[in-house]
Amino acid sequence: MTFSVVWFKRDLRVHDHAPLRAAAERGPVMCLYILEPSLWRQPDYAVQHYQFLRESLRDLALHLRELGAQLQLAVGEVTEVFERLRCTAPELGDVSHIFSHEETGNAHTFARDLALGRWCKQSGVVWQEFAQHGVVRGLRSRDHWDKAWFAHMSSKLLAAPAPASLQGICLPWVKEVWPEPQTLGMSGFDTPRRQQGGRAMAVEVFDEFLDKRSHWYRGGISSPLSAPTACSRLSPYLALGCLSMREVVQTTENSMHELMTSDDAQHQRQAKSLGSFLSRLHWHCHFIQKLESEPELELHNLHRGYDGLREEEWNQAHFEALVEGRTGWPMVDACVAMLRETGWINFRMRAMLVSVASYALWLHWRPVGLWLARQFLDYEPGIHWSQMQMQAGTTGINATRVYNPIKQAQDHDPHGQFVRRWLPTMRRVPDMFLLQPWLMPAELQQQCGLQVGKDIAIPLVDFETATRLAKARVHALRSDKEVRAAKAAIVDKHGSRLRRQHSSQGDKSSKRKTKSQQSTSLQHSLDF
Ligand SMILES: Cc1cc2nc3c(=O)[nH]c(=O)nc-3n(C[C@H](O)[C@H](O)[C@H](O)COP(=O)(O)OP(=O)(O)OC[C@H]3O[C@@H](n4cnc5c(N)ncnc54)[C@H](O)[C@@H]3O)c2cc1C
Repeated sequence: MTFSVVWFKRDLRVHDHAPLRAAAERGPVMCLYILEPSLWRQPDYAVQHYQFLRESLRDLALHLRELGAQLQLAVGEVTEVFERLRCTAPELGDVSHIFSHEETGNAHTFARDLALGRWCKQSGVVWQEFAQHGVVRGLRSRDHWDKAWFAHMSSKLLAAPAPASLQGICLPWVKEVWPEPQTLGMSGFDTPRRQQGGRAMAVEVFDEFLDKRSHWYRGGISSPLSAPTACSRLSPYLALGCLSMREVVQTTENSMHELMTSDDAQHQRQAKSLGSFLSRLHWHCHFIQKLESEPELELHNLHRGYDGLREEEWNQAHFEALVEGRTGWPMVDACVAMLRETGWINFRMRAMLVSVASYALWLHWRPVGLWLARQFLDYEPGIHWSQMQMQAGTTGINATRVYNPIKQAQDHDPHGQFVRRWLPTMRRVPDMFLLQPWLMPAELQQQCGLQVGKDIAIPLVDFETATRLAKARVHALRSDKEVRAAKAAIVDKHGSRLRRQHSSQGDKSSKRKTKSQQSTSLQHSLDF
């Protein structure tokens, strides 16, 4: 007898799951999750990811049970687990096939997948991988990428196997217990108010977004006050594959087209919001594709002409002030406090944090990115590292974006509700000093019962001076002849083609566009 293994990784669902369907069609199937101690020791993962994973696996196990299989947990390194499985249980039969989704993960999972590929070849096991999102493995040219994305997103969703239809197989050794994070060498605590894992939660969050919260998506996603409810909050569920990207795209399109048929202005507005949301779903894969095509970007500058820009000037005091939320800029410190408590912050505030770190504090993106990866419950290596480099100005192809935290506070938290919510000391600061509390006169400090330099940090640098200097250094490199010359190859490999296509297609061709293409082209104001 032979059997297949469905190796679950970051695709924790039974719906729209091609590997599960393919395995089920072959006969007996083992549904396996491998908890890899070496992965959990990596510096980009934290206890919150581990606990969120556990919740998501519990939910997956319930769904699999309904289908007739028990989720198997093995603790160990991937090739060792498969080798053990092959040798320990001849009575079970041979593992003939491993089915999984392709994963664009960090350097560690990339190396692990290469090792498993070698093991499969030696052992005569067929390992078949399926595309997980719109990311294309072995992409030859970016020119065809958008077309492939739209084709994947509009293809048919795969239903879950029928109830009790799976012939589930169990591991041939004693059931393993879920290790506590400390036993895997993880330190730190879980994030107290993070989102809860699992498909059931994901579906609830998505439904609520489509029904109600998406009204406020456009216009609501930039302020950290409105963003927690205006944004979809699907990111951690997409990162672990509790929902498939294709089902999110198709369900959103259906809702959007329904709303568009209405004469109600509110519905029209909501439809536009969903159009903006769809364009983010496209970015999701666009950014992950960068890491897929160039795994080194997790570790090195995308444009190697920027090597040496910040590397030798690491400032530990600046980094510690940032991590501890005492940079002195209330908007920055409040974001750090919110992240610590909830594991999430909106896009604009993430960009502001990295911009302040990279320009005003002149910190290299890699250690800052590792710290943020642990803070973000939705850590997705492809998006994360591409965004880190984009905000730090080392891609060589994006305009320099510097977010001034004082201006951000004026625009997105003019009455100080956000900073006062997350920084209790700011509640004692009068309105006129909200933006620059360190300027409070000594007498006023005394009246308010606080001390600048003790209860309220003084910024480590003058923002304007430090960023002017930083921008000048980045721009000096940017205008270097060799650096400029190397840019074309990066644009060719990683640049978005969507805007170019749309402008050259003109209106006439829009009738021939797929539903996804029409929806996504509704909003593509930021071309990355
Ligand atoms: C420095 C930095 C690091 C980031 N790291 C991550 C990360 O590790 N994981 C992650 O999912 N997002 C990351 N983002 C992108 C973005 O901030 C989050 O996707 C978003 O805040 C998640 O909340 P949401 O699901 O409610 O977003 P929504 O606005 O509701 O968007 C829906 C989905 O679209 C995708 N998306 C949204 N914005 C972007 C974007 N700018 N780029 C690519 N995809 C996007 C995400 O999958 C998101 O879940 C990062 C942004 C920056 C600036």
